[in-house]
Parts: sequence; structure tokens; C-alpha cells
Amino acid sequence: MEKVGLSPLDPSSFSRPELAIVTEILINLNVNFDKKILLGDVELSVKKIDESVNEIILDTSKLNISSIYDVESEEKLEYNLSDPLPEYGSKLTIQLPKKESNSYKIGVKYETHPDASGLQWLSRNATAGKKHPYLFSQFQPIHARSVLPCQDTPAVKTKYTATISAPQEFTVLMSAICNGTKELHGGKLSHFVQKVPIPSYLIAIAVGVLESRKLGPRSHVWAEKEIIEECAYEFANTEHQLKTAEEICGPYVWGIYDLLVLPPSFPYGGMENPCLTFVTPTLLAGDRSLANVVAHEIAHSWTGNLVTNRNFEHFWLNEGFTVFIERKIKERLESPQSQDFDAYTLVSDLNETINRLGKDSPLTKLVVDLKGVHPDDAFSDVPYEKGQTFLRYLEMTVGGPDVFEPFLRKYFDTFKYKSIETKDFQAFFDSYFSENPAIKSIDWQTWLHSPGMPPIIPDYDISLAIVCDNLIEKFLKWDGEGVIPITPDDKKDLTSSQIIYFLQVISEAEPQSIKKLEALNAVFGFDNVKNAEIKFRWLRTCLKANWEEKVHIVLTWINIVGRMKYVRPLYRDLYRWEAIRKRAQENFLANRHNMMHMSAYTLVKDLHLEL
Ligand SMILES: CC/C=C\C/C=C\C[C@@H](O)/C=C/C=C/C=C\[C@@H](O)CCCC(=O)O
Ligand SMILES: [Zn+2]
Repeated sequence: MEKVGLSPLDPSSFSRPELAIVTEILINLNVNFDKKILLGDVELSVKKIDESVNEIILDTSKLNISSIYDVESEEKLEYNLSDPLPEYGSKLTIQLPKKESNSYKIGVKYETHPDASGLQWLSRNATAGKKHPYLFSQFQPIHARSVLPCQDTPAVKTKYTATISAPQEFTVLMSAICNGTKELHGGKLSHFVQKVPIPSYLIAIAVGVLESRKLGPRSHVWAEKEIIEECAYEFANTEHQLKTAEEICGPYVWGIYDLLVLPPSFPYGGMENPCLTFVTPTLLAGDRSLANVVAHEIAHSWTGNLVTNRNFEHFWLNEGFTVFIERKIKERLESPQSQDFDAYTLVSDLNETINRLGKDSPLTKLVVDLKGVHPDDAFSDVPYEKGQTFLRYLEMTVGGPDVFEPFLRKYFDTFKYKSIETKDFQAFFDSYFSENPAIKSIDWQTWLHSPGMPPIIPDYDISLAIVCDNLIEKFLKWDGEGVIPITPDDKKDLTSSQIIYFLQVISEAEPQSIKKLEALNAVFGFDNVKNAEIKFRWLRTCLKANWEEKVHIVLTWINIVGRMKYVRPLYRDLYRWEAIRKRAQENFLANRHNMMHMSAYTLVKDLHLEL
């Protein structure tokens, strides 16, 4: 069902940038931890596109607006704030001042709501140091509107500057370059500038008592002091990853590349906020084995942040390309086998998602229809894995990386600083490869618009999987009597990725007996593993075996770790287990106040709770 009032060009936004567009944003906010609000003002530079309009339309969500004015004359402007559309917010229509020129500066004084969907206000207990509160944001896909009035569509890209005031002991970080801090009335003012035009979902802020360590010539890692050394070790390869990405994609335009390791409630593995990637502490495996997420976020510096999906129906242009580049970084820094191993093993995750959503579900298409569907409800690994599979297929079809990588660089250069749709990519591809007869065989319609698994899975090098397959077969065939047919010797040559794959296949097989799993744990030590990807799959395997003793461990973990990639499947597993269902629902209800809005919003549905 279509939602009334939303744009015909972006079904997730009220704004109409084709009529009047925001061209620059100036943010001036104070952080109030006691009230859990940001308060201050924004100044929006606006350009009229259609001469006949006298208004600008913005997205807002739960903002408490006190005045809207013409910055030059300081005259108050008339505005209308619509009734809220749940999860989309309210449409803010502002009458533009009457004047000759087509350019305006509009000021909005306001404060955010303590439940702003794009912010998480953490109490001191939810931090590592337990002494100070913490604030962080997550605006993708459409939560920027809960923090500032804006055209909250990725079709609009603007530069921004910000001045943020916070208590003295806190560090303020943003998805921008910090160009100075100064003390003021016992507090601290921090100034930021983002000179590259970005969509609203890439504006980001974090405020905490933080330290940093240098990682390389253009990178620092930020975190609470309790984990900062661990973070510096884990992400020591950042500069290598960045350089490799530049070799593949072209020059890095963002100046610095910093990392912020957030408290564990952060809902995603990573978020590609420009100049300052946000990452979950679940990447701290102790052996750098999960740092591919950083390669993924680095890749977004081109795919998503430079060339951006015009609306979230084309999210695969952001994520499919990013996974594709992430694996090319892995290929160069590790080996072609490890690149293919990742692609091959993630096909089974994709399969699980498509079975869960239904192979005919419209949400399994690469290009989705988001009219009446909130992007947070559409989120899955389909745009990631089906998207990268399509790109691997295209690469293979046109003649391999030697031909495809120069095309990619040309694509980034042509569409940098722009927002595009799938048809723009397709037209560019067709024109670039117009002399290549192989492109005639590409069935764009099926790849882009048919539901279900990708029509073709490329011939990946599966040598790293074969050794695991032998062990998996031995384990699955074992009847649980006598000694487990896997020895510590079998395990010692396996990489973390191979152990993840091993457990992934076991978790997808028939439920195993608790006795067999105890024996497996004795060989691998899964109960004490630090690597979150392994822990996650181990816990899922245990739940499938109805191993009651593990329920408490699962609940304890998901009460701390907010990463939806883990929390949602584990809650869904608990829900499926009838005897545990109520306990899972009660646990969620007791802990939802510690979660970010988007996590609680999606979990209510996963747990079939009517709230
Ligand atoms: C077909 C999908 C259509 C629309 C979805 C659009 C936006 C999805 C929205 O819910 C926000 C996504 C934000 C993602 C941020 C980071 C991810 O890349 C993390 C991936 C999972 C993880 O590793 O934890
Ligand atoms: Zn991504």
C-alpha cells in the first residue's frame, strides 16, 4: 500500500528536491545528556528548482520545532507540520521568503525527542568505563529526520558544517573533519566540516569519553580507553586495506579515514560514515580475522558514499558493489581462494534468507519496490550477496577483472558525487561494453527484477571449502557413539573463516544431539570462543539441538550485543522453539529500552509481538 504524501521519486521521503532543494547544511547543536536531547538550530541553504513553487518540503520525525525563520532578514516563516506517519515522521512544509533570487537560507530552531529513532543515548552502565554516558547515531536508512529537519532522501547530497557543544570531558566525533575544539563556559565546542556532498543518511555523530590511537598516515581508531589497545591491534591493517582499495577504485577523496569502535549495542557490523567508519566491538576477535568488515566500509568510500543509490529501492548499488570491492581487497591482501571462499560460503547465508522470506517474495529481488514498505523491514543480505553475485557474473561475462576493473574506475569517476538508479548503471555498462558481443547474453530482467536465488552462481574456487567438507561429512555421519572422528590435529590448520563455514553447514543440517555437540565443543572450545561469527553459529547450532542450558547464555549475549545480524536470527530461533518462546519474548520486552529504535522495531515483528 502506498503511503500518502510520500514523494513519487523516493517512497521513503516526503521531500520534493525536484521542486526546491537543500544545497548546504549548517548544524549548531548542544548535547544534553540529562534530558537525552540535542537542541539548537540548523541553517539550510535552499535553491528553488521549479519557479512556480513557494515552499520547501523537509522530513522530520518527533522534532520539537520552536521557530523557523529567514536567516538573512531574521523574519519568521510560516510552516506546516503534518500529523506523523508512523515510522516515516512528519512532512514539514516551509513557505519560502518572497524575493527575487532563487536562493534562500532557512533557519530552524528545535530540539530532538529523547526517543529519536536515529540516536542511542546510553547510560554509563552500558559503556565499558561505566562512568560516563554515551551518545551515538545511526541514520541509515531514514533516521536523519529524527535529528535534523532535512531532505532525508539519498537523492540529495549536501556539504555540511557543524558546531557541537558538549560537556568538557567528552569527545565529539562526526562524519566530517574536525577543524578545532575550544573551551566555552565549562563545556567544549567542536567544529566540523564535510566538504564532500553527502546524503543525509551519512551525517553521523558520537559523543563519549574516548581515546584514540594512530593507525596510519590518515587514520586513527577511537574507542573507550578500556578497549583502545585491543582496537589498535585489531585494525592495524587499515592503511593496507585503504591503499588496496585505492588501487582498485581510484583516489580516496575524503582526507582522513578514522574508525570509531562503539559500545556493543551498536546495531550493525559497521556503518560507512565518511571520514569516520562506525564499527561494532564484535569485530574484536583478537586475531584480526574479522577486519574484512573494515575493508567493506572502506569500499563504501566509493560505492555508496561517492556513487550513491538515488533511493533505497536501489540499495544493491551501494551494498552489492561494496561486497564485490571488499572481496577484491581480500583477494589482493590474502588470496584469490579466500575471496572465492567468502563468496561461496555466503551463498548459503543468502539461501537461508531467501527460504525465510520465500523464494517468490518481492523483497528477494535486486531492485525492490519500497512503496508501502519501510526500508528497515526490507533489509536483508539479498542486496549484498545477490548484488555481488551479479557483479561477479558481469565481470566474468565481459572477460574478467582486467576488463572489468577499468570499467569500474570509469563508473566511479563518471558518477562520483551523484545519486543514481539501476538504469543509470545499466545504460553506462551497455555503452561502455557496446563492442563486446558477450553482453547480449545478459538477462538483466531476471537478475534485477526476478525474486529468488541468483539465476547463475559463478564457478568459485572452492578449495578452502573442500577440506572443511570432509570434516563436516565425518561429523554429520558420526552416530555419537565412541570417540568423535575429529581431532585437535584436524582443527589446527583451519582458519577462522573455515571454522565459521564448518559451523554454518552444521547449523543448517538436521539438529545434532547434545552429546555430539559436547564432543565437538571439547575439540574446538566453542563455549569460550572470542570470535563473534563463530560464537553466533555455535549458539544457533546449540539452539537447534534444543540444548536448554545454552538459552541463558544466548539471552545474556543478546542483551549486551545489539548487532542485528546476530540478535535477529537468535531471537527467531528462540521464537521457533515453542517451550522457550515466551521466555524469549519476555526477555526482549525487559531489555528493549537498551536497544536502538530500529532493532526494537524489527524484533517486535520477528517475535510476533503486537505492541
Ligand atoms: C532491499 C533492501 C532495501 C532497502 C533497505 C535499505 C536500507 C536498509 C536499512 O535498514 C539500513 C541499513 C544499514 C546498514 C548498515 C550497515 C550494514 O552494511 C551492516 C550489515 C550487517 C552487519 O554486518 O551487521
Ligand atoms: Zn555496507
